[in-house]
Amino acid sequence: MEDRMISSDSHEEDSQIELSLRPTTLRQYIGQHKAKNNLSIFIEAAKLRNEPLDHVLLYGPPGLGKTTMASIIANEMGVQFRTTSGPAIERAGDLAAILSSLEAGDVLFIDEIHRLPRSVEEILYPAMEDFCLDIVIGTGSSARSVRLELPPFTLVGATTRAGLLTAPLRDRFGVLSRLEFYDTNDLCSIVERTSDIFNVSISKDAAIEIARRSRGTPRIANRLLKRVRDISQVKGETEVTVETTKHALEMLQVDPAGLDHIDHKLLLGIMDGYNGGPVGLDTIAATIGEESQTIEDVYEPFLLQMGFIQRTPRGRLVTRKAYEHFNREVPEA
Ligand SMILES: Nc1ncnc2c1ncn2[C@@H]1O[C@H](COP(=O)(O)OP(=O)(O)OP(=O)(O)O)[C@@H](O)[C@H]1O
Ligand SMILES: [Mg+2]
Repeated sequence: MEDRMISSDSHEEDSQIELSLRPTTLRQYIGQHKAKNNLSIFIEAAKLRNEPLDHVLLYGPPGLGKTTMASIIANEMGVQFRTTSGPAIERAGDLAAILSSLEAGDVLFIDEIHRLPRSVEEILYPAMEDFCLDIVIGTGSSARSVRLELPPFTLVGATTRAGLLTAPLRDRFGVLSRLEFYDTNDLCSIVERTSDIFNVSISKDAAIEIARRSRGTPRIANRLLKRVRDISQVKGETEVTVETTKHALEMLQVDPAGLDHIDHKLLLGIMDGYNGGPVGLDTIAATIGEESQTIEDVYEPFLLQMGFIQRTPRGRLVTRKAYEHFNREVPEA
């Protein structure tokens, strides 16, 4: 994947800063009203019954706050937060070891849960359903299966697309919660909250400008703010102004709708190479040199949400709105 300023990937983030930006309670968690309201009721009910919370699946595009929400769930339940990820668990024994070290009520967070190997996933079924582990001891004719009791726990899974999960796994989650792109208001509040944490003052207009160009994604809003702050500080400003913000975002090649050079490459690639489409995902991926999976998980959701592209049975289609965004004539059908 090409490096991009507005990538919603988290790998290069300074983990210490990242941690300080994470809200720790539902109250501090901005936006996502539907998910938040539902979860707060389920959490309250579970606490009243003195039971662990039902298993929760959080899904939605990268950078919308799934990991943050998972840690808030543990915090609100007043239990330990244990984390791992699908690709990190290679063998059934790895997961068995994690599960058997849990304490009653703990939240076990499995990020990228759709990437769990199948053999590992099968261990999860009885663990989620009956809080037990079926393990096979020995080999050949002396092999026997033993059942181990586990303390009741809550599994919180995160994935960019719920459709990537196998049906038996998906069915074992009691709560399915979809995180949506944030609106400009909520993103603006996030930018202001982050500025406070950074001890940087920012004008309302500047915060709105960053919010508008953040592709509905808090992680991108925070990242753009950091770069804009750098430029503002170098200019010796005491408050981040909207002029500096616009100038900085232009330098960073983030356009007024929040699109960057990869979005441009994708949209212009379909316009120029395929007369606006429809064109198959794999074809366009090969044309612009990105992986189909990355386009589908990372770039496309926002372009779909904004109405710049459409998914049709025959492939991706660039819309009139996209042509207008680039000040181009819409081609005749
Ligand atoms: N509702 C929110 N309010 C304030 N800040 C938020 C909110 N949601 C996310 N953030 C911030 O955005 C950043 C990204 O969030 P997080 O890491 O939870 O996303 P994610 O959905 O887990 O992403 P990925 O799919 O890449 O793992 C965090 O640093 C967090 O501080
Ligand atoms: Mg995450």
